[in-house]
Amino acid sequence: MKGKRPLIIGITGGTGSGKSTVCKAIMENIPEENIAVLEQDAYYKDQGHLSMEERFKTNYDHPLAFDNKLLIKHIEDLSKMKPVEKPVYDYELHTRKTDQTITVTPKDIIIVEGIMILEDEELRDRLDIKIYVDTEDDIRILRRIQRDIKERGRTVDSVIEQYLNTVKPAHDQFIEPYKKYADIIMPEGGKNEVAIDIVISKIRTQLS
Ligand SMILES: Nc1ncnc2c1ncn2[C@@H]1O[C@H](COP(=O)(O)OP(=O)(O)O)[C@@H](O)[C@H]1O
Ligand SMILES: Nc1ccn([C@@H]2O[C@H](COP(=O)(O)O)[C@@H](O)[C@H]2O)c(=O)n1
Repeated sequence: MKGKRPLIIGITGGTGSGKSTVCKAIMENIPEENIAVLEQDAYYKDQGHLSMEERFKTNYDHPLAFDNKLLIKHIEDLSKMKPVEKPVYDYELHTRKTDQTITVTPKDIIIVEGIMILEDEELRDRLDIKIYVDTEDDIRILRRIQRDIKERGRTVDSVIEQYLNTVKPAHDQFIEPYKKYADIIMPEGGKNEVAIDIVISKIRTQLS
């Protein structure tokens, strides 16, 4: 890291839109020593003090479910060249792994990736480039069903119920309307080579 302030890139979009895929595509093209990611999901509030029954009732698609204060502090610390301890989230237990963190060291490029990073003004103001991955709702729910069953210990019924009760209404209230703040709207997500190349060029300019 050359000592100047890092370039902070926000990648947002609804669940299953392809945020992580875009992130991965960028990271594959930039040397590891230059780039770090803070996933907003890692900053879901710790719920270790709640029973499993209470954790099932939490709305994970409300801005209050996130500890954005900590996320903002970590962005600021990294900008001041201080390493941070990123929490590790457990989607099956719906809480942070208390015995685990990931040390993130300051890098020239910091990606902040998550569903509600544009909704919070304080967080939004810290992002130099804002990308919204725009994918149709029906594609997103199909991807979500597959992923949540394979990777997050869910059933088809639970994913559909959660989608209708909280995920979809939250998308319409807290995610989609904030698309207007994006600098780049990226249809096709990780498969949009033109848009990804533009972002990579911008990053390379910053690195040189
Ligand atoms: N453009 C795309 N075309 C086809 N499948 C995709 C595309 N983008 C993402 N996927 C797949 O959809 C799923 C969800 O993508 P992901 O990037 O994890 O979404 P998000 O991080 O927004 O929840 C993954 O299995 C991923 O491989
Ligand atoms: N305990 C939790 C925490 C979060 N979720 C869901 O994750 C979605 C955000 O992650 P993406 O990778 O899909 O962007 C969000 O829509 C929450 O509903 C969960 O189900 N359980």
